[in-house]
Amino acid sequence: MAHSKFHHFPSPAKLNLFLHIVGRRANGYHELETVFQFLDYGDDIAICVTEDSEITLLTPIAGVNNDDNLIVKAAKLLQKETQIPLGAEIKLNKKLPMGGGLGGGSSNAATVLIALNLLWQTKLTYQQLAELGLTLGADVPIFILGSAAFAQGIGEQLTPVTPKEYIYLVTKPDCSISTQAVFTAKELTRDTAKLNLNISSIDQLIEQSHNDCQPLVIKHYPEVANLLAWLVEYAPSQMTGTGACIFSRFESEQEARRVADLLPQSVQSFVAKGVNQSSLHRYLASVELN
Ligand SMILES: C[C@@](CO)(OP(=O)(O)O)[C@H](O)COP(=O)(O)OP(=O)(O)OC[C@H]1O[C@@H](n2ccc(N)nc2=O)[C@H](O)[C@@H]1O
Ligand SMILES: Nc1ncnc2c1ncn2[C@@H]1O[C@H](COP(=O)(O)OP(=O)(O)O)[C@@H](O)[C@H]1O
Repeated sequence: MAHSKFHHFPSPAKLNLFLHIVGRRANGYHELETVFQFLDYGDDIAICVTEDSEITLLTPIAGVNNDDNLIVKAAKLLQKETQIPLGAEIKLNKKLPMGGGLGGGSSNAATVLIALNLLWQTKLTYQQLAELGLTLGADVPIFILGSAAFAQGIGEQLTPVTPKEYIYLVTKPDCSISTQAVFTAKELTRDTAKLNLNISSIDQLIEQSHNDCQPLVIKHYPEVANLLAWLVEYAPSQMTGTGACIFSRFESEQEARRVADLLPQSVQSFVAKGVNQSSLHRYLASVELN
């Protein structure tokens, strides 16, 4: 493998098609039940292996120190775990809104773990990468698995499911919401009954489910409440994760784009398809690295 070459890897977004909070652990973390599905839209990460042990992020994110960037953290974690003497130069083309419940940071970390495990030939299993990744963020394991899944625990107990692949208009209200602030809020309901999963009727289950964070967020963020009220006039719409992004469901791309065109100019949005295989895994299956 030539070491001067940049290899490109997709780093897709996820949606939480619903998000139930079913309990709270002694350490403060919340027990969730959610269905993760990927979007065929996301960031691009380019990686070049180096002979020294430096991990260099050539494209810093404004407002995030490189040492706090999940990309750098993931690379260093794999390096430490495997004692590999190689390093990497990494470039990130960020397209996903940050802190919006689309899991971009966790996805970036998962892409780096999988890509460097290949490029450095460190040969950890996906199970080992998921365990490593979980120490960086609750959503990293789903991006390592790469299949849509029903998740329990803090998001690490994953059962693959295949919900219908709709087209989504994803919008970002003009506010940012801290995951921690949502989870520490007193009014958050934490007692939704656990589901009896029947994977053959997953679409029906999704239809009857909700996001427990949404009422709290709507109450405190008029930007989310107003945008959601506008969107539900056009399509079934719900918040993903702890917010603030909203996904609106359509049968066709044309319909989704028609509504996107009607959005106020100030609202950031994109149209993408919900997919049950992550674009990273689809890409890995289709290419041979050289
Ligand atoms: C709830 C989800 C659903 O996908 O929301 P989004 O972040 O995507 O909106 C995620 O699991 C979030 O995952 P992630 O954003 O990686 O969370 P972490 O960095 O691990 O945790 C951020 C903070 O949220 C709280 N936290 C997180 C996950 C969880 N199950 N219970 C919690 O109480 C903890 O206080 C933690 O300090
Ligand atoms: N590579 C990264 N991409 C995005 N966010 C990152 C990254 N590294 C660290 N972060 C931090 O993680 C926070 C959460 O980002 P993100 O994963 O996009 O949102 P969410 O968890 O709401 O889906 C960001 O606000 C940022 O401070």
